[in-house]
Amino acid sequence: MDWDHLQEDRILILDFGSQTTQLIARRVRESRVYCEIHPYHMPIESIRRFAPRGIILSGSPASVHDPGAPLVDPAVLSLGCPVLGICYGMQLMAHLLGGEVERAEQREYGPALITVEGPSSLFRDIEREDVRVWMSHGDRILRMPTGFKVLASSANSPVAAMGDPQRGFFAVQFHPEVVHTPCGRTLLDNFLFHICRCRPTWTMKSFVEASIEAIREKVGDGHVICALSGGVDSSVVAVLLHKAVGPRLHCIFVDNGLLRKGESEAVQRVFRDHFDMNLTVVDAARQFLGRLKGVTDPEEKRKIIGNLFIEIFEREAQRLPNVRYLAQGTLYPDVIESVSFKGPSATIKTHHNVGGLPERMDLELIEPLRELFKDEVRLVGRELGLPERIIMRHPFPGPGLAIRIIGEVTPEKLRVLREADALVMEEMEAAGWYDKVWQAFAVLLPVRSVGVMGDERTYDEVVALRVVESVDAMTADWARIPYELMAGISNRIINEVPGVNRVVYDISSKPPSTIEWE
Ligand SMILES: Nc1ncnc2c1ncn2[C@@H]1O[C@H](COP(=O)(O)OP(=O)(O)OP(=O)(O)O)[C@@H](O)[C@H]1O
Ligand SMILES: O=c1[nH]c(=O)c2[nH+]cn([C@@H]3O[C@H](COP(=O)(O)O)[C@@H](O)[C@H]3O)c2[nH]1
Ligand SMILES: NC(=O)CC[C@H](N)C(=O)O
Ligand SMILES: [Mg+2]
Repeated sequence: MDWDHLQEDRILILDFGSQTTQLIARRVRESRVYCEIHPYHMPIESIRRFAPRGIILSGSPASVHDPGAPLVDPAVLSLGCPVLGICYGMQLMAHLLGGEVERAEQREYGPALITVEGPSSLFRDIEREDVRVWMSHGDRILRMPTGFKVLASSANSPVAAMGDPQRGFFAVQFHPEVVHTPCGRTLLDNFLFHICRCRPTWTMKSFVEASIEAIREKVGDGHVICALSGGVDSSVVAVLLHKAVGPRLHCIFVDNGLLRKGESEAVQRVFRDHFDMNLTVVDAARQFLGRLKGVTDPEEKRKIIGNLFIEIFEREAQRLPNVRYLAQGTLYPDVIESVSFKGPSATIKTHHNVGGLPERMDLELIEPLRELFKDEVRLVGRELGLPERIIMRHPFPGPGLAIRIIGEVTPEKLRVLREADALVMEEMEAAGWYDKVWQAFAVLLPVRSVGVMGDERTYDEVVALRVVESVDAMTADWARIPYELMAGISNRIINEVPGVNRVVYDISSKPPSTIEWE
């Protein structure tokens, strides 16, 4: 990215692998200051080009004494801009500037109380005594580098915060970015506004303008393709790209026959008719259903769908003229998962996406949302004038209804589930509950049960209703929706969807369950 297009003051966050680095970014951006997270080894020339008003060094699972501990180029500390070290970031500053770090006798995890020593710009407007903060460390500062003084202390950390105001160096042993540090916001704002002297001018409008400029510069007169699902991420990417390169953007939407009711028509209406984009709709329903015939294993279903999706996409893309770029809706949580220090984790489910494409097709990636969180993406969508229905849409998995039909996927089962799903959406919206939950959907179970309808015996299928609350889909809880809403949904499904005579409510949290059933 070429940052010249960005008029805003910016903060650089160097990541050493802390679990909470992304929260630092959130807090900074909530204060309307632009920031980016980069790995700790970002080359010094790139840092100079980024031209930060200030730098924040994150925490880390490492200790500065570990062999191979992540370090920064010491030149980072002589750029002349203020630096804030958090936890490991503090220990690293001490280590690099001639102080000393030791393994503390007692590790400190969780809440702690600090005492603020004397006035300082970092602790401006913060109480002096018994200030509640969140700690998570095993090492501590034994001796500060010359020029530093103690700004706060706790029972276990005589140096809980330190600073050298002359050089603009500040550091805290606790984590101001987490909600368990109530004064954290004030502290970070003090760093941003009183120490770095940033202006709070970063808005979604400036983000959109800078992204469009940067995309134009990168793409030149090349052509770009985008896999459009109608979900919020790919929709926002498509509109952003369209604003930047107009008719040189080609969107491809695959109707895999596993979509919700009216979805294909809605995508065409919005993107082709309203936004006037080049949109290819590939009708691949028969192909998908053909390959899914007789398949019941969830992972097998997912793999078949993912592979066929790539095949189709590749074929369609090759028909387009001189395409050099692929635009994707990668978000920050996707990035952090793939670059974090965590080891390989178990595959719970194979998520379907177009990740394999760039290598197979020799395309360069454009990922304008890779610094953003989902709620920020929604704000960008609003700024771009996307319809509210798309912006607030619940996530919908790439394999679609296929993983909500337990067992074999057949046209008849798809018909039943599609109808039931549409009723769930309608009732959730009518009750004002759609926007209050993370996801709501119906699952068709491979179970039949006996019922009585109009004095006649029925032996029909069961629909499970799944409604969950979540912030990031990593954990979730079943939503406590009103009984009347459950009753309304159940009634309508049983009365209006032939083939279903029973509805049950899923009361499992994630973990140990997952959100989707397959
Ligand atoms: N039916 C489809 N046609 C074309 N591309 C698709 C389709 N389904 C998924 N994709 C591609 O796979 C990507 C991953 O899907 P994913 O569901 O994670 O994101 P999304 O659909 O953009 O947003 P959301 O998470 O809100 O559903 C999409 O961004 C899109 O590029
Ligand atoms: O794009 C996607 N492709 C997939 O294959 C996929 N599988 C699950 N999901 C969505 O991810 C979130 C977490 O789902 P699970 O708890 O079921 O793993 C939930 O929001 C799910 O809807 C998917 N999204
Ligand atoms: N949260 C952190 O940054 C911890 C830093 C270092 N690993 C320690 O235990 O002190
Ligand atoms: Mg989706």
